[in-house]
Amino acid sequence: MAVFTSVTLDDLQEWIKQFSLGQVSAVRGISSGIENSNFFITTESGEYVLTIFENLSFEQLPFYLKLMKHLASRGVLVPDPVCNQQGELVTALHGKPAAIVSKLEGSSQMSPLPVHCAEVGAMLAKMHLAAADFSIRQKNLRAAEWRHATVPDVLPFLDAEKQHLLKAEVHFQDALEASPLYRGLPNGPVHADLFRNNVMFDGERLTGFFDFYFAGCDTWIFDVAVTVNDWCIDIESGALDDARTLALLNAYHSVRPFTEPEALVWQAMLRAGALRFWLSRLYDFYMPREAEMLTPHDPGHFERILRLRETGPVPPLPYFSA
Ligand SMILES: Nc1ncnc2c1ncn2[C@@H]1O[C@H](COP(=O)(O)OP(=O)(O)OP(=O)(O)O)[C@@H](O)[C@H]1O
Ligand SMILES: N[C@@H](CCO)C(=O)O
Repeated sequence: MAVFTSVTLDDLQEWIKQFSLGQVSAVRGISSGIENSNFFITTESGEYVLTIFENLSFEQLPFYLKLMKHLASRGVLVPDPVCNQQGELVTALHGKPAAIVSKLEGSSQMSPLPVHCAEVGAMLAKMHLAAADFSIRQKNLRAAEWRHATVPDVLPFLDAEKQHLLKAEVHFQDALEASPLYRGLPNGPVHADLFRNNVMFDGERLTGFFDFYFAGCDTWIFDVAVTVNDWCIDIESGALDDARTLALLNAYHSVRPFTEPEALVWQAMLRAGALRFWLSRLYDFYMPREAEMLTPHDPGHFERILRLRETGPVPPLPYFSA
């Protein structure tokens, strides 16, 4: 579990008064997640999620929280952030930025069927369209610049063959990003971390996307690739499952049709998604942060996925030919 900062009921009694939620009667640390400290809190107005941000700053947070508010107001199922009486979404708790958001019903679906993947695909397309006119622009903080800063940190821990794989893939992605094809891809605010554990379901009904704290502006197709690389795979091997992949892609396409350039970069984007998470997992594995209890995710999982996406084949993207 990752509660980096502890919070007691006593800590919250005064702090909560700035929100119009009444008194807090219970606070419970949430035993999953590796980025932030999360708590379920029970107030006189109902149950909410309190997050203390361990890595993001007061300046960075309005992007994520206002994006969630923007999406919630447009009918995309996401946690709705709660403002304090001054209209602020982020306030200090134990000297760190903190926010309260509504609690989603349901639980994560860790063994998805095609029906779940179709729900995720349709909501993802709806989210991309709804976010397109969001006024704040913040780049994806785990994109090229981060890649270049992080690779030198992890290379000394890898054997020669893994070093080669990592360097060659970075080179491939850099070249793609410099191409006119890439610059023509539709883009906007994306979730960028839409794994199984960041979506809630009640049976077959999707109840919400959450954990927007890796969101940023990037290509929509990158977001689809990150999502497919988690929702549509055999978890042991990393191989794509055709039925789930097609269900997710077709449902997305029926809400926001894919374009031909997106179809052309599809396999490369699956590689980009695998590289992004291989690298962050390598970093967290070899350079762990302090936490009460923290089990780093296995980097080998995304190394396998990267190798599989490089060699292919992958199910083709349906697209609308203009
Ligand atoms: N709005 C919400 N409604 C219901 N449950 C939530 C909500 N936000 C977080 N949770 C619960 O808290 C857990 C951890 O949250 P979250 O995934 O945001 O943490 P994190 O530290 O950012 O994790 P990671 O980056 O590893 O996914 C989730 O698995 C979920 O059970
Ligand atoms: N989804 C990420 C964790 C950060 O949210 C991973 O599985 O590596």
